[in-house]
Amino acid sequence: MSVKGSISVNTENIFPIIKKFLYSDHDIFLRELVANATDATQKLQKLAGIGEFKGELGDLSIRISLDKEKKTLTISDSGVGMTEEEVQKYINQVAFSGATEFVEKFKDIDTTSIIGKFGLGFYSAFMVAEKVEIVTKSYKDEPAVVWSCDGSTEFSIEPADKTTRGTDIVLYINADSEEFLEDFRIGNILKRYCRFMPVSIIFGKDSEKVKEGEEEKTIEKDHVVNAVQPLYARDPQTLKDEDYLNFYRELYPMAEDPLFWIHLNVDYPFNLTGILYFPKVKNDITLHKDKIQLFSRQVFITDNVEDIVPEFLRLMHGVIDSPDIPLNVSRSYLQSDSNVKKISNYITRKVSDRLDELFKTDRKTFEEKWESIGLFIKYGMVSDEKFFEKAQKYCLYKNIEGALFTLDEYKEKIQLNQVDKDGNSTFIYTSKPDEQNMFIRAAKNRGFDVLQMDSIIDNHFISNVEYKLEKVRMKRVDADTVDKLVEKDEKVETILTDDQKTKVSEIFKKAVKNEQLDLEITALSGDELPVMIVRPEFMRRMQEMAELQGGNNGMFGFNGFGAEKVMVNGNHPLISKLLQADEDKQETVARQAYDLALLAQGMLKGEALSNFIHRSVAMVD
Ligand SMILES: Nc1ncnc2c1ncn2[C@@H]1O[C@H](COP(=O)(O)OP(=O)(O)OP(=O)(O)O)[C@@H](O)[C@H]1O
Repeated sequence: MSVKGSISVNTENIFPIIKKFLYSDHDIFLRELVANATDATQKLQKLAGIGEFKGELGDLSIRISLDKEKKTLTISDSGVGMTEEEVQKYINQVAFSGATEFVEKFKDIDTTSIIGKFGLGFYSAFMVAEKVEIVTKSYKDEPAVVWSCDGSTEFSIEPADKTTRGTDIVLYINADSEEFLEDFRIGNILKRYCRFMPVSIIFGKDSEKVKEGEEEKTIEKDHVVNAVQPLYARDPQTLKDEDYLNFYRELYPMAEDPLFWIHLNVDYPFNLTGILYFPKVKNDITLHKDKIQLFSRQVFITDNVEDIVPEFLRLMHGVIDSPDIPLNVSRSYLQSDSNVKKISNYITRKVSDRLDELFKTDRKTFEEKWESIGLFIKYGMVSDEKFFEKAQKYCLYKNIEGALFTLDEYKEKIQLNQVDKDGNSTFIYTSKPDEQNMFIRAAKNRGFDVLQMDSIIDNHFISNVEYKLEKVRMKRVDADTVDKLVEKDEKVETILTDDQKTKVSEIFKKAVKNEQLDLEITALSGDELPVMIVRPEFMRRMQEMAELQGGNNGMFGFNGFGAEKVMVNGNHPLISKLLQADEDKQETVARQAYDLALLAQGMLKGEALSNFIHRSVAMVD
């Protein structure tokens, strides 16, 4: 008997709406249909398991096939199938109401923000097909039926001559979607969405050469798209390093091997499995971001895990699979979802524990990998309070000699020499070891230790550390003259009188032709340079921030160089000589000494540099 009917909905025609909504991501129809086929197959396996189904299970692979002439794409499974009654119920009523609900729910919001867009299920087929047939025979002893619908609200159900158990979904691909008749295109979608689905999926053939006696023959074998038991779903006890590395190479064929990994496996209070890898992070952090793939019961959902994984952990690579992450909801909902929060905390804790363990059990390896791990840890400390607390134990500080210290070790190391008058440990650092060489040398001569803080994250990290750690001050090596880098109470007096100081100041302002020059006569030992240009820490950071936020707006400093201060070493013999020289000589010597200071800061450029060179040549002549 054939049945004709009308799908009862209020909407005039729901399919154009579905098409419009999912315009940006048509590919997912295949995921939905293969996921249904997988469900149907697993249901049958369960029924067999409990003795409800007693027949032969046979080959349970799902097969995807293309017929370019008929312009059809068929998804066939040997799962539970449906009786006519079930088709009525699940396809005409349940699934349709699901699709209607979907459209209702999301009609006012941007669909790109709906993670995974699950829930549309079967009807997403109409995004790419002008007509869909379901040819199905239930595992129960009932006749097969074919359901057919051309994208209007009319459908028909008729008897079918299918004799084997299971379901064939036949899509008559519409003219706009002919790309879905290309093997390559379908192959790629299957690889992306179905690579870990739990039932074998076959698409196309692989040819393989085999030896038959003396002869070599080429045989064709079904091409299986997926790994039915992906590595992350396996028992960690049974896995070796090589397994994890191979899995990584499969996921990211172009990437360098990862540093190490974490196998996540938890059932309570939520269910989550996965493997997260620490990649070798290079200085360009963005390159490494957003490579984590989210699955739900082995079905690929998205590689945008923005709201599930904390910001800094998005540098990690790998796979997480959780049926407990709501998939078809908006982002704001996701952020407040308690499971998502728990998952995010869980992942952070696991990552931190793993780092802690590696640090404690194998500090040598930890140090060897510090360049990469360090970026990651510092990024985490800057962006996540809780992680900051935990990571303090194993975050390392590297000095210019390449030695690595924990916070406590470092404080201890500099305790004698670098604690200021208020009891603050002063961490002296360089952000550009080459350019700041003069200053580093001066600091080292003074017995100070100099940290190397030259990674992209260090700027943020430095302010963060200072803000969060008590009694720690960070000062760049050129922030002040070496005697003031660590502020002490003792004051060294200059040998100059006040009048002489005023005179020196005038000479320099005239020589440099800048009345506004920010100049200070200070008392350094005679073996320091006669003039130095320093960049006070606070002003420099402010300036760097302003630059980050859209260029230097002229608020800081002079000469376009920013917040610099000229320090004249009143105790240097050259300054005493300067006071005694005639006027012409005063100007040349002051200019030369000033240019040397600019040079030491890498600030001598253009005409000033040419003048300096000519002047120097004349001097040695
Ligand atoms: N290949 C199939 N074999 C057997 N039953 C199927 C098959 N495809 C769909 N069905 C039935 O039709 C129902 C509706 O499918 P649909 O994909 O629309 O929603 P769903 O799978 O229940 O949920 P969702 O896709 O939203 O996760 C299924 O629940 C199932 O009962």
